[in-house]
Amino acid sequence: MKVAVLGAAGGIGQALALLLKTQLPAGSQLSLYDIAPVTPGVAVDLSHIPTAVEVKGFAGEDPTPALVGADVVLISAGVARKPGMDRSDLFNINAGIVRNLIEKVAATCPKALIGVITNPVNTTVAIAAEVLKKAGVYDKNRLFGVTTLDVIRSETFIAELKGLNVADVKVNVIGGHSGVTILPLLSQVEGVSFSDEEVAAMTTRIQNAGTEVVEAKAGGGSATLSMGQAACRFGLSLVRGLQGEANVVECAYVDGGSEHADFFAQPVLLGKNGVEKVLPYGEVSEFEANARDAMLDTLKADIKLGVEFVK
Ligand SMILES: NC(=O)C1=CN([C@@H]2O[C@H](COP(=O)(O)OP(=O)(O)OC[C@H]3O[C@@H](n4cnc5c(N)ncnc54)[C@H](O)[C@@H]3O)[C@@H](O)[C@H]2O)C=CC1
Ligand SMILES: O=C([O-])CC(=O)C(=O)O
Repeated sequence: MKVAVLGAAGGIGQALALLLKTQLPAGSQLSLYDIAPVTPGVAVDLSHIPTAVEVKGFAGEDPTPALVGADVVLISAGVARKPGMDRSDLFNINAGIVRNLIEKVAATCPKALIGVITNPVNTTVAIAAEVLKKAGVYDKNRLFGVTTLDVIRSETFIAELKGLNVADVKVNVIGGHSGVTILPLLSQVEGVSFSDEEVAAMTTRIQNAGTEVVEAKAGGGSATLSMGQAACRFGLSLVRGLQGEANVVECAYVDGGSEHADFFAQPVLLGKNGVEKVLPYGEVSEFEANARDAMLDTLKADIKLGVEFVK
């Protein structure tokens, strides 16, 4: 199994690479790419960790050498938010970065499963889809917006609030990955109940958790370590699906035939071809149904921006 990380010298990329070096199945290859010249050094550094995962690092303008034979490509290349910015403020720089990288993925490893981390995810995934379509290699089952950070934050915050063992908390987060488009389905969390006030406060906290980190880092970037963990969890799930493991389910932002929008985050069953099946997200409360319906104009506009960027 070969996993490529694009943006590997960055805050997320280095954390993710470390976790993958220690957690990928024995015999895997980890391929690191970034425009930053330090990237081969990051790979040398990681290669001294005694696990049966081979690491190679590539820098420069062309990601192609890193992508040859990749089964999974995780993309965190791009700029991150500073206080006062919205994720959509990253579009001007990151749209072009994602477009150029996906063109290389399409040419070099068109069958790879692609996980897009770079923000604004609601839009960059639509860009990736359009680029893959132009290249004639689009497979909706192989492209994912990585929304796992919203899931792990929900697990953490709910366990804290309710005094639960966090390992037992499971929660679906649907929609997209910014502000009101992030919708945790708190009504479905087993073994707990929330008051209306708790639902409102918890939903807002999860929706604003990225901003919480951006403000706490005070100009030094956005979530990197928790995102590294989230991307590692998602990447390992992709690998487990590719290896034929049964019942691997993650929420992700996919082109899954949703009635709500062309891309929508919801639970998906992962398998040897990426998305094996898009799963229903189940019953929702009235609060959640209203929040879902209210997000759709924003989500659709984010998607349209991505489609138009490529056209
Ligand atoms: N999906 C999600 O839940 C989350 C997404 N993010 C997003 O992930 C992205 C990366 O964040 P960080 O790692 O904190 O940023 P960072 O600035 O620490 O790292 C970004 C890396 O991308 C590299 N890069 C820039 N242009 C490139 C190109 N054309 N090819 C290859 N590499 C290139 C830079 O050299 C840098 O090493 C941001 O857009 C951020 O908003 C961050 C947190 C959560
Ligand atoms: O908020 C940001 O800019 C980074 C991000 O997507 C998150 O932490 O969820």
